[in-house]
Amino acid sequence: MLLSIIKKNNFVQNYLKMWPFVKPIWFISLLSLVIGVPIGSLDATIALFLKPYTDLVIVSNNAQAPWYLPFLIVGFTIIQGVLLYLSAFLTAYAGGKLNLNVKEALYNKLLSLDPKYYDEQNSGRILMRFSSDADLACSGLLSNLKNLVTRVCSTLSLLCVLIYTSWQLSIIAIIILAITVAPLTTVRRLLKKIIAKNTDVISTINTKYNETYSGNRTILAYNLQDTQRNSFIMNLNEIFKLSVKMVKRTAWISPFMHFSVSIGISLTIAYGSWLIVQGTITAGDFVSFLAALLMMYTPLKAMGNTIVNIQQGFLAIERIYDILDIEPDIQNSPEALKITNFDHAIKFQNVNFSYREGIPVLHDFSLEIKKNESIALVGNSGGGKSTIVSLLPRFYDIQSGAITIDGNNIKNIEIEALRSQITIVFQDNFLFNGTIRDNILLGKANATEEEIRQAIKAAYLDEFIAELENGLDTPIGERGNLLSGGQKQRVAIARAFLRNSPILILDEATSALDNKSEAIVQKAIENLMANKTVIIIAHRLSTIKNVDKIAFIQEGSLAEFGTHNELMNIKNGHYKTLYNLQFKSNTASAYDEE
Ligand SMILES: Nc1ncnc2c1ncn2[C@@H]1O[C@H](COP(=O)(O)OP(=O)(O)OP(=O)(O)O)[C@@H](O)[C@H]1O
Repeated sequence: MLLSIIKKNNFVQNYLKMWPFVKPIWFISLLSLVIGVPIGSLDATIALFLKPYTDLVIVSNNAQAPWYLPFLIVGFTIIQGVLLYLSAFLTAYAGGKLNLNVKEALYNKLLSLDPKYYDEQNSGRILMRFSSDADLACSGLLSNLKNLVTRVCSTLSLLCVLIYTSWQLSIIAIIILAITVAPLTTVRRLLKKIIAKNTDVISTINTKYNETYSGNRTILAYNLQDTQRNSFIMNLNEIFKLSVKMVKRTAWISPFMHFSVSIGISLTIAYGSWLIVQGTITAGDFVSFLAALLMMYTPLKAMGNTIVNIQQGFLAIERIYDILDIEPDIQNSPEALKITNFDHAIKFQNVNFSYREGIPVLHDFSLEIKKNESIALVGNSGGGKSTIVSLLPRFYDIQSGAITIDGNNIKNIEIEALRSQITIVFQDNFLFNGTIRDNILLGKANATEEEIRQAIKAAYLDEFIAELENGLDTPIGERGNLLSGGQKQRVAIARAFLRNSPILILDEATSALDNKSEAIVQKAIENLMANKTVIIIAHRLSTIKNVDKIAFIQEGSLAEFGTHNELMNIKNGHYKTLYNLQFKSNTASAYDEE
């Protein structure tokens, strides 16, 4: 029965799932919670001491007996203070460690997810779910749980004082207590939807910040400030409305509790006075009872907020587990091969692929690329060229057919080994914040100075670097913002040189450059292509004049395949048409110049 409740309850399930993270620090976490017991319980001592004090001093006029009481109260308060300090330290330590462990697991997950996941997400959502949720779920949750333990213990110990001093009055207090805390059980339901919506809007706002940073030039160039501002204000208003809604739904809890406690106090005073007159309880009992009841109000009232915060923490855990439970589609097969070289050929055999169900991108696509051959993929925009090259390193898995390297299906090759055989140079290569050296070394972390020198020379970067005051150690800014397009491209080419893998993919590597930059990057690329098996995607046919063969891709299929001359001999062929279109105005074509 209990097991089935646990199994059905997401909240319990998710909390149990946190165990692997809590395990290494379970003792400190437990201590940080347990310490709340004496802190809360010590509240009762003050109320308890009021009984002898009232009965002996105020009622019986006996000044001698309870002289020690003020000292005890101060003594207990000091103990409570020390415990509070310890508790704050332990909670921060355990919460911090927990946070660290969860963030590490989340980041590992982020690194392991397929491009498909990134296709469907936005940066704000990732920032929010991978960072803020971990804070909420770890440090926030632990300190709120500790507060809850303290407050529950304080309430329970004061309840003991109530029962000890007068069981008759306690019945009223317990009934009022039950009514007071009842609404707290609905908080989770009241908040869940609002918090989920709030998380979405905050993610959108984070994305907007990110876009304003990355897209600032486009915003300036297109005078998009008003558009951006308006949609940002719309998101802010949405957040405002949600926070008002959240307050509307939960803010009544506190005054309700206040009201029910005040009814309790009124009833206690009325009934207590009658009990004193009857001689059932002493004046000391009554004062002690009333003090305990009043003291109970503070932790009870605060418990409302604590429970709201704990629910937010638990909801954050649920969201974290939504992510941790994602299994990447692309994984190593159990007996994956660790290939270390590439010797014969890459084959695409009757490949069918679609990003989304029902929208095919490649149909029955077949192509063979022999070792040290260079092949250009050309064709109309949207035909599937970039898709073809992204299938080779298994960024996506195909639905049917096979892609093989030296006869081994890439699905049976260890992903890391497969990818280490391939280097990709994109149109817009991502450079990381750091120096030129940092970025080049990503190709081979342990490269020698001589290897770096050769790579920058082959990438035609040597002259540029020689002019820089800090040479290779010059910072290039986030995404390489401090470099020109051509320089960025050459840093990426130097990085590819160091990687030195046998298969090279060039995905429109020069198409974003002007003619002058293109010429030098083209020379660097020609150096990079030497002794490699190369697949080039090119829009401008002038950049593929040295390739061995050309594959014309038309709507996801291989329409034509052969050398330049073979394709030019196909009457009304796709390639010939494209070629004539591009070189129509040129008296001498790129090929004719040879
Ligand atoms: N990540 C993706 N998710 C969904 N659809 C995609 C994705 N990437 C590309 N597509 C779609 O797949 C089709 C082929 O795109 P692909 O980028 O491979 O073509 P391409 O020939 O390289 O085009 P271009 O020459 O313009 O770069 C297009 O219809 C495109 O919209």
